[in-house]
Amino acid sequence: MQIMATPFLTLNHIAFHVTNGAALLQELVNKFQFHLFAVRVTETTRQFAVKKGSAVFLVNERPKLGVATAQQKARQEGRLGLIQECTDLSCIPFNHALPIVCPGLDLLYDVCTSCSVDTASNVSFEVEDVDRLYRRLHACGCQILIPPTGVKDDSGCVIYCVIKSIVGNIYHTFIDRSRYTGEFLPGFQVIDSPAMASGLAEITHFDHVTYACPQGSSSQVLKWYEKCFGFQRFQLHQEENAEDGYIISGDGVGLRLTAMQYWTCSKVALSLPLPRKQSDCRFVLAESLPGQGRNQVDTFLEQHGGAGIQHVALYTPDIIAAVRTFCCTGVQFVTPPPAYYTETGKEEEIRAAGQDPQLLSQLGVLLDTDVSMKGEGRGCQGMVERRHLMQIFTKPIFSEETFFLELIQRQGASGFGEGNIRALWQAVQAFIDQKEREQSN
Ligand SMILES: O=C(O)Cc1cc(O)ccc1O
Ligand SMILES: [Fe+2]
Repeated sequence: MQIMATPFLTLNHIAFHVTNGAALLQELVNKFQFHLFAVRVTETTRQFAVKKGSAVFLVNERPKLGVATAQQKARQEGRLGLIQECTDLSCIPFNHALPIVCPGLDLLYDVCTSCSVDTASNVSFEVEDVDRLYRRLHACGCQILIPPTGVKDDSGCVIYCVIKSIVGNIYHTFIDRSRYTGEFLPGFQVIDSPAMASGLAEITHFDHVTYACPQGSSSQVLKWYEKCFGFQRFQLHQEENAEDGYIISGDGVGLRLTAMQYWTCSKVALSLPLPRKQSDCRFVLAESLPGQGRNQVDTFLEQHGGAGIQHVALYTPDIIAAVRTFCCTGVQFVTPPPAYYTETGKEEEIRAAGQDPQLLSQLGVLLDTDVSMKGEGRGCQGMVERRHLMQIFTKPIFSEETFFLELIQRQGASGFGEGNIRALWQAVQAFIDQKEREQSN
C-alpha cells in the first residue's frame, strides 16, 4: 500500500452558520472585543470575518428562505457571477468607507448546511497543495462538497475545496493562500474599523476545539482524522488509557475525552518535540458515558440536531484580566460549584501557582496542577515539577444549550486536569438544569 504524505496544515479560521449574522457579530465585537476586519455582503449572503490575535472567526449568515429561492432563480437565469453592489450595511457596527462590491451571490469558502440551529460548523485550514489533498481525500472516500475552486481579486488568488467530516455537521475548508497577498480571502472587502483596545483582554490563538460526539463514536472519529489528515493522538492526562481515552466519572460527571492534533510544517521538518506554535490547535472529542441521566453532551446532541462543535477554547496570556474585562462587556460565565475553592489543599495549590484564591473564586476561574517528576532516571535526582492550567467556560452563545466559548491560560500544562474537567462539567450542568427548571415552571 502506498503511504500518503501527511498534509501540512495551519488553522485559518473557524466558521459559524447563523440566522442573524449581525447579532453574533455584535456579540463577538462588543463583548469579546474581536476586531471586524473583512466583510462580504451580496444580495443573498453576509459574511463577516473577525479576529483577535491569530484567532479568526467567520460569521456566515444563512440566506433567508425567499432569498435562497431568488438565488436559485438567478442561477437559472445565468445571473450568478455578476457583480452585485451592496448598500444595506446597516448591520456593521462601525462607520467605514463603503460601498462594498462583491463578486457572485453565493456563500464563499463554505456550504450552507442543513442544520437549522445556529452552529459553529467549519474548521478551515491552510494547506500547500489543495489539488493533491483533494485527490488524497477522494481516494479515502471523503464526501467532497466543493472540489478545488479558484477565487481571485486584485490581491491575487486562492484555491479551496470543502469536505464533510464524519462528525455531524462539521465541514473542513482547505485553502491554498500562497498566491494571495490580501488580508483575508478574495471576495472580501477589508474594512478599516477602529482597532479595539485589546490590551486588557488579550487572546492570542485558538487553543482547542471540542466536538460533542455520540456515545461510542470517538475511536472511529479518531481513525478517520488519522487516515484522512494524518492527525495524531494526543494524551490529555497521564492516566489516560490508549483504548478508552480519558474517563472522568462519579459525582454527576460521566465524560470520555480523547484528543488529537495535526502536524505543521515545522514539526515535520524538525521532528517533534517542539514547543507549540500559536497556530497549533488541538481537537478534543467529548462523549457521555452510558448509564447516566440527562447530561450536557447529550443535551448538545439533541438541541443541535446531532454531533458538532461544542466549544472553542481561546488562549489568553492573562485570564484574570480577560475575565475582568469580559465581565464588564457583558460576557456571562457559568459558575463553578462553590465547594471547588474550599476543597482540601485547593487554596494552597492556587497560592503555589502564584494566584490569589479569593480572586479566582470571585471570578469563577478554575486552576489545576499537573504534577510530574523531572530529571528522574537521568543520573540526577528527581524533582517535582508543577505545571498549571486555568480555565473558565461562558454560558451558551446561542439560544439553545449548544455552543459556548472557553478561556484558557496555560502555565506549562499541555493537557487537562481532572479537577477542572469535573468542575467545568458541573458548572455547565448546573446552568442547564436551572434553565430547564425555569422553563418547566
Ligand atoms: O474542555 C474540554 O475541552 C472538555 C470538556 C467538555 C465538557 O463538556 C465539560 C468539561 C470539559 O473539560
Ligand atoms: Fe475545552
